Amino acid sequence: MRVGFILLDKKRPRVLTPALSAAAERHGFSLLALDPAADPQQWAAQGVDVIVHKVPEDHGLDARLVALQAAQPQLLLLDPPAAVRALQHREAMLAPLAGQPLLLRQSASSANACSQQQQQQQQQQQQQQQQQLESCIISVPAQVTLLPGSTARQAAAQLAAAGIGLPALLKPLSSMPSDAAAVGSAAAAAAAAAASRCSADSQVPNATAAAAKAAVADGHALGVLLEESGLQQLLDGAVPELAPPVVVQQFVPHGEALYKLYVIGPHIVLTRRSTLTLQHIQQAAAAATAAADGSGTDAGRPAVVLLQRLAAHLRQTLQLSLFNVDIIAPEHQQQQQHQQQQGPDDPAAPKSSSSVGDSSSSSSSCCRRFLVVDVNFFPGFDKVPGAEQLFADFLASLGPSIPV
Ligand SMILES: Nc1ncnc2c1ncn2[C@@H]1O[C@H](COP(=O)(O)OP(=O)(O)OP(=O)(O)O)[C@@H](O)[C@H]1O
Ligand SMILES: O=P(O)(O)O[C@H]1[C@H](OP(=O)(O)O)[C@@H](OP(=O)(O)O)[C@@H](O)[C@@H](O)[C@@H]1OP(=O)(O)O
Ligand SMILES: [Mg+2]
Repeated sequence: MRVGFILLDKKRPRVLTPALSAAAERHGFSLLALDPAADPQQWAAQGVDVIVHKVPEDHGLDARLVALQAAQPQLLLLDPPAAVRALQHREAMLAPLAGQPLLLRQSASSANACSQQQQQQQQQQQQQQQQQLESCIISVPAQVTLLPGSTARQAAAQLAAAGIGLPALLKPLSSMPSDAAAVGSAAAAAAAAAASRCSADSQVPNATAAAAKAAVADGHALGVLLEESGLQQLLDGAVPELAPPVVVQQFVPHGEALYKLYVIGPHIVLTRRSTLTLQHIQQAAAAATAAADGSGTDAGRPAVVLLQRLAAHLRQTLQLSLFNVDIIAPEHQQQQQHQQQQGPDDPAAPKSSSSVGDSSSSSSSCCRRFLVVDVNFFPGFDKVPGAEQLFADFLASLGPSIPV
């Protein structure tokens, strides 16, 4: 089996690492880099069975991949180009969890425990407590998209209708803004930040002002709407990389941990990172010193079996096999007993009052709550211990081992 990779120059060496090559060799398949600018016949001539691709801007790549697959139906594309592109839209990426939060239970036995009438009351209470720990609801923060031409009044009404309070985060609707949109934007972003109404900053809390500008220029703009008056600036295009269409998403205080769930086919890896805290956004442009490795207590880590179910749900609904998911655990969660007994993986969790996600951290629920705030296609696995081996295992599972 031969696995071809279509990647930008900056990413190629981080994917085709010695560790991945060694793992592939152990499995008996080979890796090769394919030229993103080549035509389908050239790729076909290299005898690939699987193509892994990530090129943020299309430039006709998707059509060439689809053409190759039409000519060579046994070829496997990781992942389907249409599904990859859909993920670049910040409404589409959260859609599988937006309308209907996902209720996950760790085991069927815990779901049935309370129906056993012979059990003593104390035993039942213990089981209910255990069930709270073992179950969780996964949803997304409330968000709206402000379209070009909206007035500040209309925008404020949209936020109110969705139950979004301030502070709120501002994210480009496309998670892959064009380079052109970012050019020259850092100065405007800094000016807006100084105004302290609508501030733009890096998504990472440990950024210095300079690093924040670099991150913005790289296409991952993140703004903070602190006051309603900032809406006018936003709609006026004061921060070009956050010009409409822009997503306004409820900022949800979640302590100091961000969980990144890496999905590699059937395999998952969870890592913990430092994150954006309320204190950070109140000091929007100030340099902070949080550790980038996400050191700290890890009591809030979601259970592995629940993460596996979340991953399976997203793999199916997004039609992707290689991605990661950013997860936060809202603070001040109410640990209330759910009134209804529902089966495992029952998605009939309480719907939020907003049509586009969960606007508060206080909805009634039986169990812990987590919010998915971002999904990214084929992120850097090289930073994740053990991920390259899992990636090779997954690739090996896709086809017969043909001697290289
Ligand atoms: N709704 C939210 N409430 C609180 N914090 C959030 C929220 N959304 C995002 N964050 C924080 O901001 C960070 C950046 O947000 P997000 O992941 O959406 O941006 P991105 O540009 O897509 O980043 P990435 O580089 O991961 O693709 C998150 O990792 C998290 O720390
Ligand atoms: O480069 P990194 O390792 O930081 O990986 C980042 C990846 O960049 P890369 O694809 O060029 O590697 C980003 O992809 P684009 O949106 O920019 O396409 C995005 O997926 C981030 O979420 C990843 O960060 P992580 O979630 O893993 O922290
Ligand atoms: Mg992202």
